[in-house]
Amino acid sequence: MTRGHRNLDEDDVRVRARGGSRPRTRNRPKHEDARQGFVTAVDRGRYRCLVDDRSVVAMKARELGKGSIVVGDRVALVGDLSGSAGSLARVVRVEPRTAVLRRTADDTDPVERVIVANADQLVIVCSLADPEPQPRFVDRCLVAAYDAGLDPLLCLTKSDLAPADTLLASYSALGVPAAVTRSDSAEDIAALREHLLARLSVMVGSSGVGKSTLVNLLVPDAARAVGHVNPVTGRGRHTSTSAAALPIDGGWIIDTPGVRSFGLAHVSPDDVVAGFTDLAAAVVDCPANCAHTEESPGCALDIGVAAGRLDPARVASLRRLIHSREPTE
Ligand SMILES: Nc1nc2c(ncn2[C@@H]2O[C@H](COP(=O)(O)OP(=O)(O)OP(=O)(O)O)[C@@H](O)[C@H]2O)c(=O)[nH]1
Ligand SMILES: [Zn+2]
Repeated sequence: MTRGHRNLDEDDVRVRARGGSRPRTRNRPKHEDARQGFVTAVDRGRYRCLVDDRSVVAMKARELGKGSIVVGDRVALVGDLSGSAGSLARVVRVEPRTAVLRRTADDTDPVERVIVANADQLVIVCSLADPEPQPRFVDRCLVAAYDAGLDPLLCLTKSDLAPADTLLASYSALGVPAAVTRSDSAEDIAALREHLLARLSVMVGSSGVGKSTLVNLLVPDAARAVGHVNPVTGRGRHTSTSAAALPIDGGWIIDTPGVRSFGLAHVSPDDVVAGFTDLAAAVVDCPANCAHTEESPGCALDIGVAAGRLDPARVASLRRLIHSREPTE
């Protein structure tokens, strides 16, 4: 139906009037004319933000100080919001985050830095072959997801090369949803897409598991979208190791190039257990500071299994996750 003037009824008018008026308070907040934006890419001190449906490049206002701005952040912007070539806006505020994912600390950077904000799903990409699956990596990603309050989704790629049964079985006890894909199956990609609808998903996986292949299949104009991102610095894609968000089905998919693991130093055994309501309910009966491992005397998980209240496979899987936090020698 076309919406000409004749079709306007009273509701339309009221909606419009409300949308057009600004709240007037006596103590006007600083930058009351600031607009809301969503950070889709970060590269060397420049932030690409979606403002309405325009892509705007911004810098951080000096008044913001040292605090980080990351992909997924919702921000307030002032200045030139035209999005035209060479224009530069300013981020004056970062809205409170609902969730954060931290990159692991390493030799080059001893701090666990926030890399993505406000995500609600972690897509853990693991190939069934070439390269061989890395269950410990998947486990660590699961721990990161539960700790950050993200729903995990296991994506098992290259199913044309090896079967998925064993891996699927080792995560089924935890109730982790999974999608199995081969790049030549449109059906598989469509099924994966269903999981991404209207969500802010972060994709993570080791090198070569097929992340770029998936992104290209899921967001066919990704190359264009990424090209859109590049003018942040004018540098080529390959020099950028920052995360970038691509629009998909009312949601976003965020690739995290260069991120090979998440920082888990701050995650306690209880934090891991908190991801599973039934097990979290059981461990309230544990001795103080119980580590909930096989070696923990009096751990309520063992008592629950012995009494037939808890599924041994589920407890074993949980303990595998708890152990995955430990550094490898
Ligand atoms: N047989 C098979 N090969 C695939 C599949 N998906 C991707 N590949 C191949 O696996 C290789 C790596 O794929 P990429 O998509 O570049 O992997 P990536 O995870 O983006 O790798 P990085 O960029 O290093 O992080 C490429 O040669 C792909 O063609 C698949 O479903 N089956
Ligand atoms: Zn315990």
